[in-house]
Amino acid sequence: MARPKIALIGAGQIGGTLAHLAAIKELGDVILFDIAEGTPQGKSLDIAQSGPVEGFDATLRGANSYEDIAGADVCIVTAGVPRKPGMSRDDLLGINLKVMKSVGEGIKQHAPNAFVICITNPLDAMVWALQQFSGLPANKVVGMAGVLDAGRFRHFLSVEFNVSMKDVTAFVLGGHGDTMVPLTRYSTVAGIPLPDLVQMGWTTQEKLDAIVQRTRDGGAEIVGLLKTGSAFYAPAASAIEMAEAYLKDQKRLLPCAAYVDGAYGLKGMYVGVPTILGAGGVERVVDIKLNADEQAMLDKSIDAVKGLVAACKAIDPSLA
Ligand SMILES: NC(=O)C1=CN([C@@H]2O[C@H](COP(=O)(O)OP(=O)(O)OC[C@H]3O[C@@H](n4cnc5c(N)ncnc54)[C@H](O)[C@@H]3O)[C@@H](O)[C@H]2O)C=CC1
Ligand SMILES: O=C([O-])CC(=O)C(=O)O
Repeated sequence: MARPKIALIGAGQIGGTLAHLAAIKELGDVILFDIAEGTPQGKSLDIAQSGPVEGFDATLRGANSYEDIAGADVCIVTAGVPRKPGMSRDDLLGINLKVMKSVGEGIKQHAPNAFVICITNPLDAMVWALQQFSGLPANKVVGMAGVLDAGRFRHFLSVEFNVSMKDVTAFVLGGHGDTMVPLTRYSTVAGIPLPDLVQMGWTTQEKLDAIVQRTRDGGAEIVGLLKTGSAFYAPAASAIEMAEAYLKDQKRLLPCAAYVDGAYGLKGMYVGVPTILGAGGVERVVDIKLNADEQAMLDKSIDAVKGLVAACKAIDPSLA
């Protein structure tokens, strides 16, 4: 059987890291696409030349034409611009919306059967726009954010508790912005919920609150340190986990920006929720029970996403 074809739209910091990870994990053959001439070709060649050393079987090719993504099984979209220190993700909306239009049209024409993972910010509005512009079924278009945000939460918790990251589970719901909702009640060390760990005296509520806030600020912390761009290793690893769940029909339960129609009382919008990812794309949105405080935080986050979607519609009336 032919290897899956993985099209990476955007060959910048995340795109290059995605190509490297996809090859090392032998998820399929990689097409690295960008409007910048030479960048996707150069990165593909460089990674391909690591193949004999790493011992992976995958071809990598750079492209500047959408024709080269034809028939892709998976498209991961990072095309656009990242923020700089002092900016919010939302400041990228106008410029990246135009990029989503051209990317959506390219996917619609050349890879209409692909599973599409959007990474470009502001994430929840961009994945919504990408689904609209591409016209692909909503269960085949998802946004990556929750896996990354939960990964950050898990990392900070494993350091605080001095336990293996493998034993820390976490859920982060809502939009990928300042209003995201790290759910402490549904986050655990080997099944022990965080509030119980506070009661057991393993940490304090103050320390836990600080970790929750650091998770919310996780992207900005890295932007502040790098100064010239944003995080790319963990975002790429997170999207690869989602792509692998689809390609291998793993039925993973992962937080993703998915199209929600019914669950959480929502009527057709993209926002971060727990999902089952398998060969059918988003096979299920998991509607977990929230208490009043959690629901209030999620409602605030949903309102923020709705505001961004309204801003997209105001800029591009074809979306209204
Ligand atoms: N969802 C998430 O959790 C995260 C999202 N991001 C977002 O991902 C995006 C990409 O980040 P990086 O890879 O670090 O940026 P980057 O600037 O390194 O790469 C972006 C690439 O997109 C290309 N590009 C621009 N317009 C294009 C178009 N119309 N068609 C095709 N390619 C185009 C550029 O030439 C560049 O190579 C940013 O918007 C960033 O904010 C970053 C980290 C996490
Ligand atoms: O913070 C940013 O601009 C990039 C991003 O979304 C993240 O790292 O979470």
